[in-house]
Amino acid sequence: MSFSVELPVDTAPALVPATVADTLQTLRQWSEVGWLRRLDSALAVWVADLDAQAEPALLVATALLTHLEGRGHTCLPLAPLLQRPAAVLGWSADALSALELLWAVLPSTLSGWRAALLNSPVVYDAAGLGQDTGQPLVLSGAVEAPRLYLRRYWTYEQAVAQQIAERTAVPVPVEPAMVRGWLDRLFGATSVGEATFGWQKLACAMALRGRLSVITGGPGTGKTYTAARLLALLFAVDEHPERLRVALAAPTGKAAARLKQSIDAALAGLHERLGATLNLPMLTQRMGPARTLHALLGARPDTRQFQYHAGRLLDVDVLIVDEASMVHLEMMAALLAALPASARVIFLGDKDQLASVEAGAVLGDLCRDAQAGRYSAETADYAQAATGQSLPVEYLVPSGSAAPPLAQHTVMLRESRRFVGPIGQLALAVNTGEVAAARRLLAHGTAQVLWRLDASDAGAILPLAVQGRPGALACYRCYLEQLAQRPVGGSVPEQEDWVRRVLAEFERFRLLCAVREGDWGAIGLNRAVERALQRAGLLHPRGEWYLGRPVMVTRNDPVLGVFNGDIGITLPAIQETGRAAGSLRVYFADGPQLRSVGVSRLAHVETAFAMTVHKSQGSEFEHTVLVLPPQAGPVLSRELVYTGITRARLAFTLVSAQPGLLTAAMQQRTQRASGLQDLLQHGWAA
Ligand SMILES: Nc1ncnc2c1ncn2[C@@H]1O[C@H](COP(=O)(O)OP(=O)(O)OP(=O)(O)O)[C@@H](O)[C@H]1O
Repeated sequence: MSFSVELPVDTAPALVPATVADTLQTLRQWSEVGWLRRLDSALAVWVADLDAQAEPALLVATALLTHLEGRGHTCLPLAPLLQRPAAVLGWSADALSALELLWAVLPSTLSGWRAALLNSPVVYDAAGLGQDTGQPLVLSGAVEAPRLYLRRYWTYEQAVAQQIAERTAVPVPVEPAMVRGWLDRLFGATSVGEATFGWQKLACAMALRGRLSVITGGPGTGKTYTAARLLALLFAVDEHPERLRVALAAPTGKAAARLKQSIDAALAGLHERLGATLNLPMLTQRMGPARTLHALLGARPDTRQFQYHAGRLLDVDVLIVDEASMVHLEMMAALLAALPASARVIFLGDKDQLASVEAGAVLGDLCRDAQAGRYSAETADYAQAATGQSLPVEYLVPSGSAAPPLAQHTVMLRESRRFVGPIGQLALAVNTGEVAAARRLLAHGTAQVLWRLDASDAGAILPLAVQGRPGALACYRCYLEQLAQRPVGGSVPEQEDWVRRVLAEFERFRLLCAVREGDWGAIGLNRAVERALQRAGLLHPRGEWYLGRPVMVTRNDPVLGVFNGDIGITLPAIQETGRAAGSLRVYFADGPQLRSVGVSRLAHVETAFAMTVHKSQGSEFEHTVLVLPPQAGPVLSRELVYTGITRARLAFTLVSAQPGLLTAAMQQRTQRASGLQDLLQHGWAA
């Protein structure tokens, strides 16, 4: 263990614990100063209540475990914690100094920690000979790499790993020559000697012979384009296409609506090209609307249980899940459990984006080998026969090495069709950690597409929100000017068109924050933008609900039909011509469809001028502003900046509160502790 920081005596709680009571007292103090959450120290107290003999190491491990779980990790990896506590915990120097004091009276070796944990009846030894009596904590993993879990997350990880192993163990038999014929029709024939390898064709060919597959790639690499062709292929080769049950889903309503629009448009284009060769209109009809994963599984109010589960399976043969990077571990476990063994699931997503808000980094874990490929000779033979091209040798496992089963069902698309200009170059530079290139692109403000604003005061951001900037005029003025053109007394269709226009204008611009709290966070900026728009005479806030208030739903409510992440605008209820103006309702768009809910029924919403980068996943805006706050804490990561940049369609502005923040963020990679990769590699029953 290496602690290089000096102990600041005046700030760190100085108590050195030797007993259970002292340890609990120290953990409580850490909660009071904000190093831990109250919940974290309370859970240590709970463990001490369950086990009167609990060793201090167990109590500390429990508090750190739940602390990490609250930050998206699924487990506490003990070896890295002992070797590099700063990297694992991401704590301040003060907190690390206090931890160092505590460490001095805890076991100094990994085996000492294992023994301290396994001595307790509250810990189940999953890797050893322990008896499973439903203990609340689980110690899993190899002796040299033990991981401590809350049982819930251990169970989810086991279930996900088992499902993936079962679904990828044996390829579904297919006739490669027939696949090739269809791929040539759907994508165009591969010409002899074609230089670039057709990853999109390969993705379709791979998904056809798997019950679970992953298509990953950056923005605009053609994930949805490929998924539409995969659906057409599945439809073409199915014995009873008229019975094929196809479902589309995504973690948020917006992402689901976008998926449906893109797939419909791609299938319509294909239909024009292929004519009556395939009955694609029937396929489009069979798909129905895209749904959120919560809606697909049948979320029920006030419970984590879904209507569909292992005992009542989803009625589906093919399921496409978009924006899979946002799917958290618990949702993934629920989804795979509810999927019939014979069904195919295809995950689409960008592995380099931020992981889900909730615990787990499932897509990242699944895509461990995506960049390298790691295809077997058998996969290479199939790829050659099904696509007419040879897989480049650098993507094959060296002969004699084992090829991971999941890798044989994973394809990374590598060429972006949409993200080719300065925004794409910046995204690539950030994603590959090329700090100098990223700074150069931003400094030159390439054709005003990219823009950098160094601001010591958050107030400097407001003009961007009110009037945009040179080269990027999309801002909140646009939707408010549209709002002012309300067709009072217009017909219902006219009013609906106006609502759609207001919603579309609002979607042109967004402020994205790294954090929620503070002047530079979403909460502070929401208030500041509201006031700035009021000062500009564009908005007239009165009370909590006012005309034009944009809101984001923060909790799923299946009864109301609103889901976490949905964004709507407060507008007068649409009325038949001649009737008095209605009460305020929040309008949401699902593609061309409108939904609305009375404001008094929406309890879990927040204003949405500014939102966190996390919440923006699955959305794109014409002009996106990313705000980097003054303190480069652990949230400021390469993934966060990459995700923010890739939300921008035509223009991107980076606001940095201090010099060096972009560099610091790009140098910080998010590493979520999880056992999923280990389980997939070494067997799920570990
Ligand atoms: N092989 C191709 N030939 C021609 N056009 C393509 C091809 N692949 C993708 N495109 C086009 O490139 C654009 C981006 O494709 P698509 O939307 O499928 O990418 P994506 O990876 O799903 O993007 P996002 O991550 O933003 O969802 C679309 O206009 C699509 O029609």
